[in-house]
Amino acid sequence: MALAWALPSSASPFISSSTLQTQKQSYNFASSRNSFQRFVTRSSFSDPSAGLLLAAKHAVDSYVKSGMVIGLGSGHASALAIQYLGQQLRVGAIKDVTGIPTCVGSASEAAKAGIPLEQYNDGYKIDLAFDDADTMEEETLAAIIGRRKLQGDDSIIQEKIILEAADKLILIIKEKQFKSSVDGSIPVLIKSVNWLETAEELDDLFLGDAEVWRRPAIGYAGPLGGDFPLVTKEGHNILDVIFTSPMESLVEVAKTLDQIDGVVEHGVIFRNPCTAIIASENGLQIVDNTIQMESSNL
Ligand SMILES: O=C(CO)[C@H](O)[C@H](O)COP(=O)(O)O
Repeated sequence: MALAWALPSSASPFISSSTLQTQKQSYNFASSRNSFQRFVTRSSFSDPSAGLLLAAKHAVDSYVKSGMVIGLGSGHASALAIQYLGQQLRVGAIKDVTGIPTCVGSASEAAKAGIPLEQYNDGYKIDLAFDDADTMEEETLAAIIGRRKLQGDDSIIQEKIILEAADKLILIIKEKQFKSSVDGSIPVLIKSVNWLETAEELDDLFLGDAEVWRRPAIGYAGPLGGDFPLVTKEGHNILDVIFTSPMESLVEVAKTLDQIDGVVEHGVIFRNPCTAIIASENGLQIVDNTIQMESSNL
């Protein structure tokens, strides 16, 4: 891996930047060639959520332009970005934006912020989408979403469709969730018919690395999901595949999940182009990935 660091001449006293280029190659999930740019904004916050607010503002100020159609994600930072976007529309700094909410929470935040909304339809052009990520793999920017409790009509399927349809994806994340190897749970949507077979297959596949629990609608989770398993609006169950030790490659795990009969969707998102805005108490770090889809000459 080659690292090069450079300070931009236009940077504020609090901004430094670097360029990092990996030497991996070819478009497969395990060894995709990424190039990253990092910009670090430094300052210290006494309020821990100040970093997320700065990240939210950065997402809007740096990437949202007048006339854009924007996928509006969920989570604390996305809510702050939606509120700030509403403010920018009210003062006329940004005009003619249409929001496409990915879930009930972002729709309600956007309605309160006065952002004009539309429902996503197949083939709709989305210029940009932003969302919170639960955790993210440093090297690939592959992320996990959907660990939260679903509300109302929330759908991980719908959420991923919008995030994947966007020309550009911005994911906002806290520094402690940005990891060289990620662990914890991946929500996996499965067909409810024969769900136990799918759960057992997943259990066997990740034996020793992960526990497989069916998500309950109420009450406690457990391997068998209790008496009241959650049924999504599309009629699926959710398995939380909980990795008790760090995964070697989140992208490889996602690929494995994609191949399992009975798995409908999962909470791993891996997009190009994607920008991660990483918030810490010291400021922001911005990481862009650009994956060269064509094979090349390494
Ligand atoms: O699915 C998600 C985003 O689509 C995340 O799980 C969730 O919204 C994260 O929220 P927070 O950053 O507030 O913990």
